[in-house]
Formats: sequence, structure tokens, C-alpha cells
Amino acid sequence: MAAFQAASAPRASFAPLGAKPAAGRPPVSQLPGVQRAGEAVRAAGAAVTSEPLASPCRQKAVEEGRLAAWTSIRQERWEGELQVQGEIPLWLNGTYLRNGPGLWHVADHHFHHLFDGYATLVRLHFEAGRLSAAHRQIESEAYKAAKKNRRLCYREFSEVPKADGFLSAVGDLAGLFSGASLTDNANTGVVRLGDGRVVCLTETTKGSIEVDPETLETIGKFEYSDGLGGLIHSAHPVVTDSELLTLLPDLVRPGYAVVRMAAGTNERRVVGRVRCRGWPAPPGWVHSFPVTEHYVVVPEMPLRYCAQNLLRAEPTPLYKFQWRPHSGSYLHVICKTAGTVVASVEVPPFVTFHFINAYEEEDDDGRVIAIIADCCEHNANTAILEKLRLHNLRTLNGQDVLPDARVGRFRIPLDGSPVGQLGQGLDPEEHGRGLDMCSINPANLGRPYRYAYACGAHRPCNFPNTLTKIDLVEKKAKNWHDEGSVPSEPFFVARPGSTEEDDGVVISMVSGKDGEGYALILDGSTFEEIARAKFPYALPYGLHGCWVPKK
Ligand SMILES: CC(=O)/C=C/C=C(C)/C=C/C1=C(C)CCCC1(C)C
Ligand SMILES: CC(/C=C/C=O)=C\C=C\C=O
Ligand SMILES: [Fe+2]
Repeated sequence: MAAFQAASAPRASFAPLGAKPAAGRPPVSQLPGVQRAGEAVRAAGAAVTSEPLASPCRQKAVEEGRLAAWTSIRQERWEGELQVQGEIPLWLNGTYLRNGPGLWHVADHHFHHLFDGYATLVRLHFEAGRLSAAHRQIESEAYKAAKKNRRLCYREFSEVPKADGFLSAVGDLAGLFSGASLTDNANTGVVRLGDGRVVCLTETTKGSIEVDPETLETIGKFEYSDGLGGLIHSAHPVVTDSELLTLLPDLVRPGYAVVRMAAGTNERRVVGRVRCRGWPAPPGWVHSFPVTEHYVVVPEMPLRYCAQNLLRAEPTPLYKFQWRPHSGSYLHVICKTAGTVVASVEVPPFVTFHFINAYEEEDDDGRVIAIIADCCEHNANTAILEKLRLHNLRTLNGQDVLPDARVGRFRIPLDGSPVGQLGQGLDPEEHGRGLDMCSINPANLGRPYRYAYACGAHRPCNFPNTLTKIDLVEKKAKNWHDEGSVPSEPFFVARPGSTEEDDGVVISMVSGKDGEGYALILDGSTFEEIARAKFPYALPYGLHGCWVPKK
């Protein structure tokens, strides 16, 4: 097992806001109704965010400062400069954005699942070695209605509003079936499109919301101008400078459409379609999918959408999903240019949220003979979904209940054989048998690659609590850990002009053990800490990020 590098206690301090505004703009904090750092935490939206804590047990935990990661953000927005400990490389100029569910209650309604929280967008702006930061709630219809009505008004991941709450906000029971009642709470990821627009996303199509990457202001709903419809899509489109690719599951005629949206447009066009092999079972849940240079891989996981559970008011153990191992597990391969299905193989059962990468395997003559696709695989165990309930995250701290996960490596032969293989990229002990929230050097997207960055486990733990750099060639991992803290997805930014795959930095935002939060910069190659900068308030856990290079 690779040695853990123990980080020292956080040392950074907070520079008073207003002293050093972000370059070129008045600080947001000077706008009416906006929290100034150092003031008591009460801001616009305080009616939503300053409810008393739910239970004495939780109160104690928060007082002890253990639960920053799972405690709602206390103010709608903030902006200020952070004091940096260490040195930020001078080449790192641009903005890192991280999205995630940072607000888990409205009035006296407390959400139950990590994925239910209202979206909080966090910003780190790097310029000439300095770092300014901000956060802001995304003004989705779901969030605005909850604030106004002091209740849940739309269907979130695990919860459904009470009929009167929903009817008063949306007005019509038919909304349950038309999609009107589905949330647009864009709390999962954030992407920068090739044309520069920045869009926050979740799994509902209507939850695609454009934001201003500088002010974090919600610009408005990202409207798809095509007539494709579809209420849900993958939360993780694959975005390059020229296009966005995503998957639209079809629950009526079980299958998936692969769609492409060219940069500069709002119009998705169908590249190809594939029918589910598990028919009559509905499509498998598709949170993410991998691509290679020439192909899109469509995963059909035995954890499938479930019509009954979608309509049910009470959450089921697997929420909107059902575990259907007997329906089979499949991977389909679609040619990006022709749109045809070039392979469809049965594979062992698997459970994954996140694919890491995929690439084409060639024989000695350069012919593509197979596709290799890697993912954070939960040993075909759906227990992870229940472990992400807020009660478990808050009360099982320090207990070794995080289910095992590994780098699941699929091999999909392209010779027409009906079966694919599932192995593992390295011994999971290398990353403490926990694994999720991965990134790679984007230059290697769809190509052979060596390094993946992810969150791993330093046990005992109930949630991934390390950052891990995985070397898929040497089959080793190097791990970063700060006792009691919860780091978010490590995000790799390449040094301009770099030629080595790991020449760059890894950015993560850490929810610390003493009720604080800090931005962390690791060297992508050595995986040693090079800088950290403390936020003046507790930072809740967040999910996925993107990089907006300096203009
Ligand atoms: C945060 C995250 O990773 C996933 C969020 C998923 C959401 C909000 C899913 C929402 C859904 C509904 C509200 C009903 C339809 C099904 C489904 C897409 C699961
Ligand atoms: C945070 C998470 C899984 C952690 C498991 O170890 C999954 C998040 C999924 C959505 O983006
Ligand atoms: Fe995700």
C-alpha cells in the first residue's frame, strides 16, 4: 500500500473582504443584500439557510466541527480573496468552478439524501499566483419556489413534494407526468461549452442552467432548440471544444439515443440509437458514459430506472431505480460518424456512477480490435446509494461502512463476440478500497492513458476521504489524506505546453474537520501539496467541476 502523506493542520488565514477585490470588478459583497466576510452569517436567502439544526446529536457534531461537508451553506453568496499558504504556479491562470448540492434544507424541511440539496456553485479564480473565491446558489425554479413557499415544490432525487406543495407551485397534477413537476435543481456538474458558455447540469434535461462564470449569476435556463424532448439525460456529457455528446435514455421504448450538440448551437442531433438488451426491463441508469476517438460506449447497467418508483411518493431503498441483475448487463458501442451499433456485449453485473476514460486497443497492424473502458465500480453493489443518505453521512463518521470500490476495467472485443470482460485496473487496496469522483488529463480523453485522479479511502471511513493518483501502468496509487477532512473530486489542470500526462496541478476543495473549508492544490506529478487557501466559512461537500481558462 502506498504511504499516506499526512497533511499538517490548516494554516491559512482569511484576508478581510473588500481589501483586495477580484481584478476588474467591484466585489459582489458591496452589492445590496450580500454577505460580507466577517459579519455574522446572515444574508439574502437567510430565511432558507438559517434554520435551527435538526437534532441535538447533529447540533453537537456541528459544534464539534466534524460535519462541514454535510452541513448546509449558511449564506446565498460570498466573494473574497483567500490568503494562500504555499505557492500557486504562475502559469495557473483561469477559473475553477465546482458545483454540488450545498443546501439540504428549506424552512423546516430537511432533505434526506446527498443528491437532493440545492445547487451551490463555488469559484476559485487564479491569477498571477493569487486566489480569489466565491460561491453562489443557483437560481433554479426549484430553489426559487422552495424559498418563496418555504417548502419543497418539485420532485428531487429522493423526495417528492406533498401534493398541496406541488399543486400550489405548479398548479396541475398532470405535471407529474409531463415533467413539469421534475426538479431543475442543477446540482451535479458544470461544463464549459466550446463556445465559452458555462452550463450547470443534473439528470433532468430541464435542469440545464446557464451561469456567468465570473459573477456566478444565473443567466437562465439553457433551452435546447431541437424537438428531441426527453425528460432525462446523462448528468455527464462529454464536452470538447467542438461539441457536446450525451445520452438520452428512452423509458417508453427502452433504449438510448446518442446525441451531439455542436459548439455555438443549442441544437442536439441524434447520432444513433440503441435498444436495450435487457428488454422488457427499462434502461439502466446512465449517470455517465465513456467515449473513445471513434466510438461512444453506452452502458446498460442492471440498476435500472423503474416506472413505479418514479411515480411513488415515498422513497424506496433504491429511490427511482431497481436492481435487476437477471435482466443482464451490457455495453453497446456506437460509431460516432455512422451512428451504427458496432458491438453489443454482455458483461458481468456492475454498478458505477462515473466512467473514468476509454480507448481503442489496436493489434500489431494498427487495427482496432477492442475497446477498453474504465470506471469507478462498486463491486456490483448498490449499497453505496443508501450510504449517501445524509443521516448516514452525518452519524457514521469514522465507522468503516464505505462499501468497497475499484477501477473496473471493461474490455469490449470488436470481433463480433457476444461477451465482454470486466477486470480491475489495480489492486483496490492501493486506494483503500474506496473509489469515486475521478478525473484525467483532458488531453487523453478517449485515448490510451496512464493516470487517473479520484477520491479514495483511508479506513475506517463512511465516505471517500483521500485524494488518490492512480498509475494504471505501474498499478500503484499515491494518496493524500488530511485526518477528519472530506476532499471533493480532484480536478486536473495541465500546464500550458506540457508534454507529460501528469504535468500540471490537481485542484480539490476540502471540507475540513474543524468546520472549515480550504482550496487545495497538489502537484499533478509528485502529488505533493503545493498550496492551500482557507475559506472564512465551512465548505459543504460538492461534486463536479470544470476549468475556464483565462480569456
Ligand atoms: C446529484 C446527482 O448526482 C444526481 C442527481 C439526480 C437527480 C436530481 C435525478 C432526478 C430524477 C428525477 C427527479 C425523476 C426522474 C428520474 C431522475 C433522473 C432520477
Ligand atoms: C459522491 C459519490 C460517490 C461516492 C462513493 O464512494 C457519487 C456521486 C455521484 C454524482 O455525481
Ligand atoms: Fe457525477
